[in-house]
Amino acid sequence: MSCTFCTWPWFEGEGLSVRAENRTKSWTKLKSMVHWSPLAFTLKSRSSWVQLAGHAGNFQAKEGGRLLKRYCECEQQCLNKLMTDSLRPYVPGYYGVVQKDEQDYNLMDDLLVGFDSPSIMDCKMGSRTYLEEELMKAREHPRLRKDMYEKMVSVDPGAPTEEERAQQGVLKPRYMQWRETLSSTATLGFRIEGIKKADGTCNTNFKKTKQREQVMKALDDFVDGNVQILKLYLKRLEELHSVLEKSHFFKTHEVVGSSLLFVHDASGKASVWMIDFGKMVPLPSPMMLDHRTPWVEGNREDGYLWGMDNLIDILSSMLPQTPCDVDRNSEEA
Ligand SMILES: Nc1ncnc2c1ncn2[C@@H]1O[C@H](COP(=O)(O)OP(=O)(O)OP(=O)(O)O)[C@@H](O)[C@H]1O
Ligand SMILES: O=P(O)(O)O[C@@H]1[C@H](O)[C@H](O)[C@@H](OP(=O)(O)O)[C@H](OP(=O)(O)O)[C@H]1O
Repeated sequence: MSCTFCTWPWFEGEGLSVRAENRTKSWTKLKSMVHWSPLAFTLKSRSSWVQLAGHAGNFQAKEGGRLLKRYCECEQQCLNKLMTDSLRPYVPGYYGVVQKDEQDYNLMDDLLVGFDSPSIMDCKMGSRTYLEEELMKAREHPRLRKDMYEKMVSVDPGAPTEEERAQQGVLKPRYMQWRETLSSTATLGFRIEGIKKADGTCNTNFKKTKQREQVMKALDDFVDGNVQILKLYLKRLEELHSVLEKSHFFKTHEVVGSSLLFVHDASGKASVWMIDFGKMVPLPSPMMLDHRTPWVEGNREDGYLWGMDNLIDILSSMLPQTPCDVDRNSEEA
């Protein structure tokens, strides 16, 4: 069991300047690594932020309960719009672009602030994890990814085709689709990316967590069987679900690779937020999505709400049945 783990306190105002220049992301994702800053222990009271999933080196935790995330124009634009949308209570507060050591960052709230030794879970939402535009680009300029071939072989040596084996590389959409079908992304419309528990254990080994029962087991372990925490998560998800159903912003964006971040602690506090808007792309007007219709190329559907329906259904089924439920179920049978 291992995870990308960064605890990196920074100091408010240190060498930061506001800047609007666009940068593209060009760094590698390093999972299966544990990064502990030596400062993590001495400054724990000031920042207990941890990075559970995503690209290593993407974040810097700042003093004052905020985070710097490496600049991405798409994310900046979404976060800006979200600050005045009905979804505002469900996303981190956003404070613009800042520069540090010639690198631009989006400045946002650290959602772990206010929790004491939190348990955290990252669920990547949707039934598709790459944008349609990425698919088209990969067709126009096919680029073999040796790193993805190696990641594939390390999980399942039998997965690459003969051709891929000969090339020792795979195309990115092929790798992403393989990841989707291996995990619950294709079957349930979401997948668990990582779980870090209050006791310090961290697991990002959910690549093959595919079946409903496997997901339930992981969720039950995450909440340590605590029904009150489950209820709080469910309530918050149901609220978010209803806001998403009505949000014009959500209807008019293709949402890929975005996660729900679940956070709770021993005091009984629990909440969920949407994070990662690097691939939340506006649709050409008047196109709109229902986020449930199965994807066929061109329809831009992403399965986000289908995934949320399934997640809510799974969490509901994990709650103990009340006597009323038992009566109702036996009548139905
Ligand atoms: N606002 C936040 N508050 C607290 N933790 C956060 C916040 N945003 C991100 N994180 C942490 O960082 C991790 C990675 O976040 P995010 O998905 O935004 O990164 P990414 O590098 O864009 O990911 P991907 O590789 O999927 O594109 C999350 O799993 C979570 O642990
Ligand atoms: O989880 P894995 O198996 O490590 O695979 C990565 C994961 O699917 C990321 O979402 C993706 O980044 P994007 O979502 O930003 O495309 C990254 O692509 P990348 O290596 O091209 O960054 C993949 O390598």
